[in-house]
Amino acid sequence: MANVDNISPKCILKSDVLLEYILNTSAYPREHEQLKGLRETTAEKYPNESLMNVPVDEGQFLSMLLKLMNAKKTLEIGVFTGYSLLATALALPNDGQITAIDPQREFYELGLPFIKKAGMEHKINFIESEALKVLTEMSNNEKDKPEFDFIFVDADKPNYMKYHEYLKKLVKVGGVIAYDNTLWFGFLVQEEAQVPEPARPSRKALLELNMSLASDPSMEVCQISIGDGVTLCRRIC
Ligand SMILES: C[S@@+](CC[C@H](N)C(=O)[O-])C[C@H]1O[C@@H](n2cnc3c(N)ncnc32)[C@H](O)[C@@H]1O
Repeated sequence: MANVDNISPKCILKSDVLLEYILNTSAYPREHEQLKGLRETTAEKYPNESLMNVPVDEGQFLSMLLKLMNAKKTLEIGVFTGYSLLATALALPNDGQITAIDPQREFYELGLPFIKKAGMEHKINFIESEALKVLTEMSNNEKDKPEFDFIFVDADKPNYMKYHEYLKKLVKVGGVIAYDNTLWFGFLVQEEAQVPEPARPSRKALLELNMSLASDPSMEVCQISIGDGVTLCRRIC
């Protein structure tokens, strides 16, 4: 059961009590056994990093969205121990394919036993690399350029704008790019001087991203206050 001490501070727009209610009523009772195992193992191994995983309600939101879209081919940038990756794999059909990019393989390996136990490994192509390198290669491959139904970005925020330039051509028309952490713990609406220094570069980058997406004519955009904020961009042209 959730209590106010173990709830992700990523969830900034809901009161602790309301979030506790959501988690205990619909999120935790429906969390897949292997997702729960992955989340708990991550929290044990990386007690200071476990909030890197997307929260349970956000995982369920992504899962629902993928199913509604009938997504089959997806890309994930920023895997960590693989909570959103496993949630995605579970939501795709049996012949679904996820390309997952992260330069830190050791994190992915912690989550891998849960992915295997869930029978989802065959859907995942993990690439141990910086995302920009892979995106450049994909974009230059004129003959066999991938077209993704769905792209989830949960990595280095200062590069989101650069990623967007590539991703808007790699997502198919009608497909969706989802950017995580676009509310950045609420720091976006605080004066920079009040924001802890380590959070400032990402704050600046996300302010620019949010402004830029708001006027991007190639995308329909919807910013959602789940978790730490998720911005959905549906390619319209
Ligand atoms: C917030 S975590 C991702 C959490 C994950 N989505 C989940 O639900 O478990 C961010 C991840 O981005 C990765 N990352 C950082 N810089 C990156 C880059 N340049 N390219 C790809 N991944 C990167 C980090 O190694 C880290 O594992």
